[in-house]
Amino acid sequence: MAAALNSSGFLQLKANCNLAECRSSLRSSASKSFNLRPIMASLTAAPTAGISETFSKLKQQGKVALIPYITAGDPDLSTTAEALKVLDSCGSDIIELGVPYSDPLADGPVIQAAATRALAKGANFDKIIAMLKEVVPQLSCPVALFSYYNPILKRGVGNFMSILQDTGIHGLVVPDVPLEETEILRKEAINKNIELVLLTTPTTPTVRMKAIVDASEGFVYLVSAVGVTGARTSVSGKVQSLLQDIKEATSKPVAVGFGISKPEHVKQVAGWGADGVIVGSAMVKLLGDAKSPEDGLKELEAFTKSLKSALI
Ligand SMILES: O=P(O)(O)OC[C@@H](O)[C@@H](O)c1c[nH]c2ccccc12
Repeated sequence: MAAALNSSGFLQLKANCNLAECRSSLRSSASKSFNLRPIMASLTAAPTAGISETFSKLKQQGKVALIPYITAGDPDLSTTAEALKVLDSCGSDIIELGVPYSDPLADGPVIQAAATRALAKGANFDKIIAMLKEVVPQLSCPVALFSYYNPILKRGVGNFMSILQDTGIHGLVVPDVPLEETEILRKEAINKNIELVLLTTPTTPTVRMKAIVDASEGFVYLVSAVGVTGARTSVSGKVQSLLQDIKEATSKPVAVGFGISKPEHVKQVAGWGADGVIVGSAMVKLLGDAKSPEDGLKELEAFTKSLKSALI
């Protein structure tokens, strides 16, 4: 399908030609003074690989996934849009983006404060989706949305999943959905090609852990420590045996989160056999504590590069 600007400046798509022609006709049109970059990005960017596919590629390369988490809307949505691009360009393999929620039970003080700030600034699901519709086509890595269960139920599970699919979101993590209720989420997620990631913890009984890893899509999220999210001074050595137990139960990739906040933590967890390492609070703190959004983005870039280099 060839695309070109007609005399009135509208993008005209002609039928039956391939994407290469479309790209070249867009490029020739882009020479005119129209800002086609967002359109170019969405048409010329290859569709981003999903979460499972990303892990498969990394496994073939013998690499471990770097998975940052940030809270959408903190300090504001335009900074979140830039932060996603910074994280992507610094080598993040998957990005977890949290939808701020008024009752984030599983979150520690850093992410709770970020959610409070974001909500106070007016961030909500619809505005986050609008921002993502602009930004996702510009990213090379997949995004997994992080949402508590109640907002999903309120919007309707099927409707929620359709919105994610339309936005190009690949994954979903719902930290507080009881395993017994994941079937509803899972069915709709599979229908809309969304990978529903489930979490297992150090205190999850083996039988239940096996049910969780069987039902989890994309990867299994191994919570490294009991309690809430938040940077720790060290990562529990128990993670090594927990990883072994899970890897005996499944061949699915396992990513470890909670407390990981330094390059040495990242290196240690990767050395224990994790397929991915998740870093949240340390990232969120940089953005939230910075003197300005620009400073926060600069610190985020430097920090992400330091973590990435620990994985190479
Ligand atoms: O913040 P930490 O300790 O680096 O942990 C990752 C965590 O932030 C992210 O994966 C996450 C954010 N909110 C959550 C709620 C439950 C489980 C996990 C999360």
